[in-house]
Amino acid sequence: MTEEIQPLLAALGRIPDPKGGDIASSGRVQAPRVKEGVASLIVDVTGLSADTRASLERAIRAAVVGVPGVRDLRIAMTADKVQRTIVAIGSGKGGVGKSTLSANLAVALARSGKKVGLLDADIYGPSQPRIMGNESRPELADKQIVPVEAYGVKMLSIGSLVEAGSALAWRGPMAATALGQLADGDWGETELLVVDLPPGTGDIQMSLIQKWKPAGAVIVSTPQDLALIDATRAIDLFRKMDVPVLGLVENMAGYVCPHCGEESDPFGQGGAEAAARVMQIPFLGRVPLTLSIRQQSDAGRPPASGEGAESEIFARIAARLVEELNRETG
Ligand SMILES: Nc1ncnc2c1ncn2[C@@H]1O[C@H](COP(=O)(O)OP(=O)(O)OP(=O)(O)O)[C@@H](O)[C@H]1O
Repeated sequence: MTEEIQPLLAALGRIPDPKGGDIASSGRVQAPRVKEGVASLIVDVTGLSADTRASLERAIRAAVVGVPGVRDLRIAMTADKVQRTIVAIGSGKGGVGKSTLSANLAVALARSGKKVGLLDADIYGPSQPRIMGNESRPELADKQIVPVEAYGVKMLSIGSLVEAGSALAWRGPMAATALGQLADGDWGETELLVVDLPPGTGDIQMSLIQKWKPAGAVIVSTPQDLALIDATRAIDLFRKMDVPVLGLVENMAGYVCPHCGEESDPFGQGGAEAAARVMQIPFLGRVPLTLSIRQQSDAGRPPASGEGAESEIFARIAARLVEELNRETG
């Protein structure tokens, strides 16, 4: 037989709900009951950070102490699992602008209304804290790493866990452990996680892809033939591992003169689009080589966060990416 729950409800009614109101009337607490002096309740913590969950649990425990007829308390926390989609950004080789594109795509996707996370897994040269303009160290809450935020994007970087330049020494099991902790961080309501992979197609990339099972991959290449050959290798790797290739982005496609705005094509034009056609993958768009993209990236202000032509370029590529992702994931 269950006992009188009014005193328990009254105690819960004095605890503010993190989203407004109190937890007794907000629907946060489900199935409260008291049996043989043991109170039990289910707390719906969907969408709350690990910190907020922990302080809510503390508040409930403190409030229930001294409730007449209750000598023990059992709390079960439940949360709807957020369906998180991982999109991996890869490249056949380094220096093609993979990190620049990852950051700007993440910002553009967030601006389009998605809840976006950015995981910098590039152990060879983690650069997201610099590009995103937030080099603060993430904190630990309840043994989970809490992402920092920049431009509406939650971000974790292997570069925030190791001293600059020493990530290389982390290759192998230590890097794998650290990257695992980042992936298992407190991403909260993040629905789309953009992962900046290390460049290349080696064992590390393979094990990350295997572990994280991205819903799709985007390949970045510059227009030169050699870069495109490397990009083909990256595409093959994803295909071999059953990860749909969402498309190819051509970076540093044409040079836009900062003075006169004239565009020239030092590396030729249309190569990547033609290569995408041959490989039967979507072409998501091209990003020109401009001084301002480099300067803004160096200054921690991704162009996608601003207004103007460059911001629109990234917004268009982000929209194409979502289209392809929806096609793949149904
Ligand atoms: N479209 C662009 N216009 C001008 N500069 C660019 C462009 N894309 C990238 N860059 C610059 O090129 C350099 C390399 O870019 P980035 O770090 O994004 O490449 P990456 O492929 O991630 O390289 P890594 O393999 O070292 O991680 C950076 O200085 C960046 O600012």
